[in-house]
This record gives sequence, structure tokens and C-alpha cells, in this order.
Amino acid sequence: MKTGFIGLGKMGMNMVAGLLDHGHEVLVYDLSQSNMEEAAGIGARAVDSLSTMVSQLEPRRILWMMVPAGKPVDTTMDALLPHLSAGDILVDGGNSNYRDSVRRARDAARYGVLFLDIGTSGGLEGARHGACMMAGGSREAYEQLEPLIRDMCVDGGYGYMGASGAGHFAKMVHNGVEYGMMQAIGEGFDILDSSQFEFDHREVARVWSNGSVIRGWLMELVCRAFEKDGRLDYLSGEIADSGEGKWTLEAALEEEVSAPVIAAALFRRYRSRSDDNFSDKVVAALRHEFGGHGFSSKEV
Ligand SMILES: O=C(O)[C@H](O)[C@@H](O)[C@H](O)[C@H](O)COP(=O)(O)O
Repeated sequence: MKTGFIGLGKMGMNMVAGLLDHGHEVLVYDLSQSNMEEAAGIGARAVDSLSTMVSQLEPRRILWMMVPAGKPVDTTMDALLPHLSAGDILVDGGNSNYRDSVRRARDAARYGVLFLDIGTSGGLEGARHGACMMAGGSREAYEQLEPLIRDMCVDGGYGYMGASGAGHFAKMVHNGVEYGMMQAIGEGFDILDSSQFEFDHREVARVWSNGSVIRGWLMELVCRAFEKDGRLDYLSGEIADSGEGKWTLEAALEEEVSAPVIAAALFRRYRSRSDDNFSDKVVAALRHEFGGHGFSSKEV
């Protein structure tokens, strides 16, 4: 399918590469000229502005935004919407707050534009070789886009979650769960590390990755991190966050749902910024492994 893709960061560039692999025609736009050149180098068609992109797509256009959450999404939409026509589809595939997505769907509807909020998971590897996508918004638009979404995802790794905002809400809660799981893994290794035994963390992670109840991608990633350095001495235990754990907790508080694990994991992240702990180093290493997120280097 012919698609306009806006935002060639780490995730966007990999998604464009995946779309090209599947034979889709992709027009790309990014604020960075070097990102545009890189995308052109792998077969995308770079355009010099959003209005040029729109003019080079036929009505019932498909435009996919993969820009940082917050103001950049609004700025992109403000620039795009006046050029679009009724029936065009606009996707926000980033980590936007679901409340913003509800508002943006209304803004898009004023132009007859069908808006989809699609939460995207699976980190950089997923973006390149098959992600997981949670879609909210116009069901009609979702059905039209299904062949494209299918090519971007692993088998069975996508679905329609419900009305506008539901896609990003599902992704937000997914991230809350992610915080809790990573925190538990970090704490487990902290207990091993503090014990009377001389555990080889990499060996434990390798064994736990095969056949155990807690096997899975996060365990494989922690194994990968320990392969680099069994003590993770290349990073500090300071853990950043995108805000999604906080939003998840806010939703839980609003609905008076008890979510102590997610709350504790979030608060632990806040605390990690003022002290250094082995469990935090494990979580910081995991974020780096699956998302390519930066980490603070250890001070020597
Ligand atoms: O599902 C995913 O692929 C990840 O969750 C991804 O979306 C991103 O790496 C996180 O948003 C990081 O979240 P924090 O910065 O809050 O840890």
C-alpha cells in the first residue's frame, strides 16, 4: 500500500524498512535531513514537506505518524489536517497519552479524517521484524489498514481494541505491566547478588530463559545484558521513564483499582534517580536492550 510515513527516529526508521521489505511504497518525511537520506538509501521516497507528501498521495490517503508523544504530534497534525480530505486515514503509532488521542480523533473528524491511535510494542527488533500493535479509533479505518498493519506485526500480534483512545490506553497499561515485570526481575537478581552464594547472573538468566515459568523475552534480554558484563558495571542504576507508568497509575487511581506492583515499580524508578541499586541497573539495562534507550554511564 502507498503510505506517507512521518518520523524517522529509531522506531520509525525500522518500521519503514519493514514496510519496504514487504513491497509497500513509502513516502517519508522527517525534520532530520540525514534520517531522510538514510530512508531514501533503503528505498523510501523522501519528500521536502508535509504538504508535498499529501499532494503525492491519492485521496483516501494513508499517513502514519511516528513522532515523539506530546507537542510534536499536535504540531504535525496542525500542519497536516488542512491539506487532507474526507476519508483519509491518519495514524498516531507513537506512545501518546490516550486522552490526547481522544481529543485528536475529534480534531481529525472535523476534516472528515479517520484517526487511529495505535500503540506499538516490541522495541526496535519488533519495529524492524514484526511488532505488536493495539489499535483504537475508527473501525472502518482499521479494516482498511489491516493489510498494512499485518505486514508490520508478528502473526497474531495486532488487533482492534475499541473506540478512540483504546489503542493507546491498552499500550499504556501494557507498559505499566512491563514496569512491574522488569522490577521483579531486577529484584530477583538483587537477592541473588546479595546472597551467600557466588551466582553467575548470566548463567542463572540463561537457565531461567529455558523452560522455566519466568522464561520469556525480558529474561532473554537480561541474559544478553549479562553477557556484556556480568556486573552491569557499564551503567548506573538510574531508570528514566516516558510517563506511561505514571499514566497507568493515574488511571488505576481514577478507577480506584488496586495496582500496588505497578505503583511500587514506578516509585522505585523515581527513587533510582537519587541512589544506585543493582535491581535498577538490571531494569536500565533491559530498557537499553529492547528499546535502544540511553543510560547514564557509571562514574569512575
Ligand atoms: O512496548 C515497547 O516496545 C516498549 O514499551 C516501548 O514502547 C518503549 O521502550 C517504552 O515506552 C519505554 O518506556 P519507559 O521509557 O517508560 O520505560
